This record gives sequence, C-alpha cells and structure tokens, in this order.
Amino acid sequence: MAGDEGARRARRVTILGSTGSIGVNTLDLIRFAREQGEATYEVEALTANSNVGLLAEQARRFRPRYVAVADPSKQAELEAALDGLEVEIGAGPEAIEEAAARDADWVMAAIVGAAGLRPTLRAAKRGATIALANKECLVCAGDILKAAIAAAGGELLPVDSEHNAIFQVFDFERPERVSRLILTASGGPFRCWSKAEMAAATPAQAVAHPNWSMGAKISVDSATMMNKGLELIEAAHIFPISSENIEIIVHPQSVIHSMVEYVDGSVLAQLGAPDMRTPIAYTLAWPERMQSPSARLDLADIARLDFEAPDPERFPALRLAREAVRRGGVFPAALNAANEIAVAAFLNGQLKFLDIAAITEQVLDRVGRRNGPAMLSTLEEAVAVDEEARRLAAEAVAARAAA
Ligand SMILES: NC(=O)C1=CN([C@@H]2O[C@H](COP(=O)(O)OP(=O)(O)OC[C@H]3O[C@@H](n4cnc5c(N)ncnc54)[C@H](OP(=O)(O)O)[C@@H]3O)[C@@H](O)[C@H]2O)C=CC1
Ligand SMILES: CC(=O)[C@@H](O)[C@H](O)COP(=O)(O)O
Ligand SMILES: [Mn+2]
Repeated sequence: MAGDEGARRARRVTILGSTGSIGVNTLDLIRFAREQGEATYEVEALTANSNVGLLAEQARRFRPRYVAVADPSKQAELEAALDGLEVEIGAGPEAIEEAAARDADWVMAAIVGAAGLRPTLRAAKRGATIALANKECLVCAGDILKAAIAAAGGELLPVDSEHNAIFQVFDFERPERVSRLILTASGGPFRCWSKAEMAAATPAQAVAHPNWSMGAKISVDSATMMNKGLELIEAAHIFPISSENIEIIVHPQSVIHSMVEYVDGSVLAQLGAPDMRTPIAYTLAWPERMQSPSARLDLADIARLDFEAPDPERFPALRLAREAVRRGGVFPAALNAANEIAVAAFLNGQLKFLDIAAITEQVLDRVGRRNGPAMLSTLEEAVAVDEEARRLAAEAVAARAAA
C-alpha cells in the first residue's frame, strides 16, 4: 500500500564501486526515489578505483559521509575536487575496506573482480545486507563469504539479473520441490560468429554487448561466455541445488532472465526489459518493492523469444567453469583469477580473443597438478590461490606474447 511504502524508514546505503555501471544505476534509483518523495536513502559511503571526477560529482549530488578512492595516488586530486564539501575522504585499498566497515544497513558490492572480496567480506562480517553484483567474490570465496554473512545474521541479495530472477521465484521454504535451474545467456556479441572470426575479434567488438550496457570486464566475459560459467558457480552458491542441476540455455533477447523448474514440471520465470535498474531496485527496496524508471517490457514489439543450446566448441569457457565447480577446492578461485588476468591482457591488446579461455585452461591444468586444500575456508587460503593463479596466468600471457 502507498501509505506503508511512504512510512518505510530511511535506509542507509553504501555503494562499493559507485562509478561503475552498477554503481551509477544504483544512484539513479536513489535519485528517482528522492524525486518521487518515496522512501529515502541516506548515502553513507561511495567508492571508486581512480575515477575521481565522477566520484566527486556523485559526492556533491548525493552527500555521502565518506568517499574513498582505491588508487592512493589520486588522494590529492580527490581532496581538491571535494574542497568545501563536508565529507570525510580516504585513499588506498584500506580506505575501501573502511567504507565497507562504516554503519550502512545495505551495501551494494559492485567493485569488479576479486578486488571486491575484502571490502565485501568486511561489510558481511558486521551483518549488513549485501546486494551482490560482484559475482567474482562468490566464485573465488563463496563458502567464506556465505559463512561470514550467516555468522553475522546478514542477508545476501543477488543483483546479477539471472540470480535475481531465480531469487524472485525460488521456493526457499521447500527447496526439495525444485528440480532444475535454467540460466539464460544472451550468447554475447559473437553468438553467430565463426571460430575464425572470433580468433580475430578486437576489444571494441568484444565489449559491444547486444543487449546490456556494462563495464568492460563483464562485457568480455559475456563474449567468451565465461560470464555464464561464473554465473553457474554463483548460482550453485546462492541456491541449495547442485551445479549438475543447473542448465545454461542461450536466449538472445535477454527477456527471460532465468527459470526455476519444479518437480511437477512447472517452470517459473522472471521477465523484464534488459535494464539492471529492475534487479537493483528489487534489492534496494527488499523486502518491499519500489517504483523504478526501468525500461518496460513490450512483448508485442519483441514479437518472439528464441532459445538454442550453447556451442561448447566456440565457447570452451562453459566447460572450464563446469569442471571447476565440479572439482571444487582451489579450482573456482583459480579459474576466476586466470580469467581476470587474461581478460585484462586481451583488453590491453596483449592477447588474442580465443587465448582468454586457452590461458585459463592452461592455469587450471597447472593448478590441478599441485596439492591444494579440498575447500577454501579462510580468506588467506583464497588469496593465496588467487595470487598463484594470477602469477601463472601472467607467465602464460608473457610466453604467448614472446612466441
Ligand atoms: N554492469 C552490469 O550490468 C552487471 C555487472 N555485474 C557485476 O557487477 C560488478 C561490477 O560490474 P560493472 O559495474 O559492470 O563494472 P565497471 O567496470 O563498470 O565498474 C567497476 C567499479 O569498481 C571500481 N573498481 C575497479 N577496480 C577496483 C579496485 N581494484 N578497487 C576498488 N574499486 C575498483 C571502479 O572504479 P573506477 O570507475 O574508478 O574504475 C568502478 O566503480 C562485476 O563483478 C560484474 O560482473 C553483474 C551483473 C550485471
Ligand atoms: C545483466 C547481467 O546480469 C549480465 O550478467 C548479463 O547476463 C550478461 O549477458 P550474457 O547473458 O551475455 O552473459
Ligand atoms: Mn548476469
């Protein structure tokens, strides 16, 4: 009811990665809620890596109590940009953790990559509600993060569109009634490209996602379909279901954001236009719902919904992720770290597109020959695997560049 919505108490929010695609969309919803006179959101902290210009603009508009930039060399520039504004300023990786530690009820984890793990864990340990966009955190340290959230009595709300869709239709009271999860994948910009064309793909072509506007790293992951591999591992952490019962299907329109099949054959889905403000709004207002300026679905205009099986030959990342989650232990963290290094090398022009999965496979093979823990249960263990896989991946990138 409108009255109840109006009476909702102000929620204090922190956005880790406020200058990225997810961060900007989250702030747009806060702006919209303020303009509608809806529930208010007080901003505790905003953070960035190095984009001081946008961070300062956001601080002037949303008036956080604290802002932090991970790159310490940007401190003076940030201080100058915020001159005259009443706000505490921090710089360096510890300052991002300090932002996460501050007293916000709701924290958007939207830093890209494993760099988001420590701050997200810090927020989890004090019982904050974690709106999780940063899927790499779950892939490299899912058991550790979930244990921290459970111990502190917090919540994990999935922001990733597929997981948010499943979260909306999954019967958590009776999980034994669920027989299968069906993750939808757009197929990315190279869905219809031959392997020879993919071999020559440029970074600009790889980041040109057909449906979603996102940061560069996740866009390349969509192009290799490693994004869906990471999402398979993410889903196996969030929902009480084995990865063997999670299917991936290509759905080029990105309208059905994922599905849950029940034991009687019923399939429940969440649909929507491809606009991240919808799943973000779901987590921002949770357990209520809020008005959102998100694009609306026009099914007559879309006219048709297509589905096809993914091609394992052109998209080997799917097999690598499935093997990593089946083997468990060090493998998901190594997969993630190797992929991060290979994607960065591709974006820098040091690596060919198809070499991203090849490097990742090479690192997994080398990691598989060593003895690692059967399960990662401390942050130190996860960080050690991450660092070792990054080192192996960097070596493999250098070897290819020299060849
Ligand atoms: N974009 C989307 O629609 C979706 C994204 N996700 C996930 O959400 C996460 C964020 O994605 P997206 O918003 O696209 O990414 P972007 O690259 O657009 O933004 C990343 C954010 O993280 C900050 N950042 C980068 N590196 C560091 C670091 N080392 N320390 C601290 N902050 C850092 C960036 O700061 P700066 O701007 O200064 O570089 C920026 O604020 C990813 O894990 C992605 O997989 C999931 C589903 C959809
Ligand atoms: C918006 C979102 O959740 C992305 O993870 C999206 O799913 C990427 O598209 P792909 O389906 O091409 O990986
Ligand atoms: Mn997704």
